[in-house]
Amino acid sequence: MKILVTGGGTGGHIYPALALIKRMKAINDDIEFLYVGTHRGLESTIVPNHSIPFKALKVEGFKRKLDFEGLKYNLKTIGYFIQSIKRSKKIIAEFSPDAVIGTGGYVSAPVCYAAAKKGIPTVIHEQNSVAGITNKFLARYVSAIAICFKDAENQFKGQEEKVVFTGNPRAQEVADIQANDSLKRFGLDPKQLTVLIFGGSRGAAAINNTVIDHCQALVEADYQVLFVTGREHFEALSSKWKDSCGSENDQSKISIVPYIEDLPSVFASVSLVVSRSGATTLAELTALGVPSILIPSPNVTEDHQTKNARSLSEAGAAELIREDELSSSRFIETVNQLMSDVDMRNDMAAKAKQLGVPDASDKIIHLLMTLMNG
Ligand SMILES: CC(=O)N[C@H]1[C@@H](OP(=O)(O)OP(=O)(O)OC[C@H]2O[C@@H](n3ccc(=O)[nH]c3=O)[C@H](O)[C@@H]2O)O[C@H](CO)[C@@H](O)[C@@H]1O
Repeated sequence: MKILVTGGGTGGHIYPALALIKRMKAINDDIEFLYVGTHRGLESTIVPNHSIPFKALKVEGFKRKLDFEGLKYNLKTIGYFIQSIKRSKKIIAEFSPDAVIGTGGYVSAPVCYAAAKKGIPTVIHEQNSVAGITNKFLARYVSAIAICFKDAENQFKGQEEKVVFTGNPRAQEVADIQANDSLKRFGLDPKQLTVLIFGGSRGAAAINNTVIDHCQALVEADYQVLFVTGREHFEALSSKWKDSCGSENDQSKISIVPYIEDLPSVFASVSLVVSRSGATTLAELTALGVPSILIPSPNVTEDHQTKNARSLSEAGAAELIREDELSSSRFIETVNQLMSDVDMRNDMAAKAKQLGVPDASDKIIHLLMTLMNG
């Protein structure tokens, strides 16, 4: 069997694709995979590192601002799109896949479009509660639309019958991770209560600055703090911390790092997570049943992170704090309140777990098999 996978840009589109491939390989090691991404996206390094055959297309996104420059840019983008459909057709003819799955990002548009037009069973995966522009465009051509939030159900006008709730493959990949001693790697004690604070795969300046603003309270708190700044922010943050809060080396309860490779194994070992509300992070937190404080990024398409976060907060699985509330004392009060109330945390953890989809990959595989068997 041959499966073509496409999707890219940010970690939020790539990690679900890799998790699905991993699960399919575990079930049947003979399946052949080909991943089609872009030269420039994170996928061009991450995917070959996983020993998955990789081909790249040149694709760009559209500019939303339609001034002269924007229009010129968009014309070029249309040109790339037409070229990439031709190249996708060639790749598909050579590889001859039995099915295609697209996990979002611009690159999945030409590949899924070309595959669907050839009559190959094609599934798109929408991680967010608000559908992305690429998936909205592809909806009418593909065979099925796999979603992760019930809210996304009504966003594919006229194509509702193709929508299937599957969840995010990252949920299945991480669901069985148990609490472990991964905190030791950061100089922290795995037996102590710990809050993990991070701002998505690239870090978030607003969250980082809030941590600095409250560093004295965090230093004096009776719990440990693992603070992940994001690679780009680390140097500036470390020196800010030294200037305003003293050396973190003298504070064995606080650890500041740029990035953590196996973050879900840390999720399983902390008492509370404070983070942005990117879709893949939420799939991991709910699969594991981790209580969280979510601070949605206000800078994303159609405010989708607020809608992602509401799915958890309205179910009692998370506290939602808006970015514009960060200047008030709400941040530190909420962290302190939750860190001092184990019953509340346990209740949130149980409610989070109810939202988790620990068999998400299997649901997608079942969908693909059904489509392939006609
Ligand atoms: C700013 C932006 O446009 N963000 C979008 C992007 O987020 P982003 O790429 O941040 O995606 P998510 O929050 O969904 O996922 C982040 C992934 O990175 C991992 N991780 C993060 C930090 C770290 O130190 N180590 C680590 O491994 C997390 O465990 C998770 O697997 O794609 C998501 C999925 O489409 C969207 O919902 C987000 O709105």
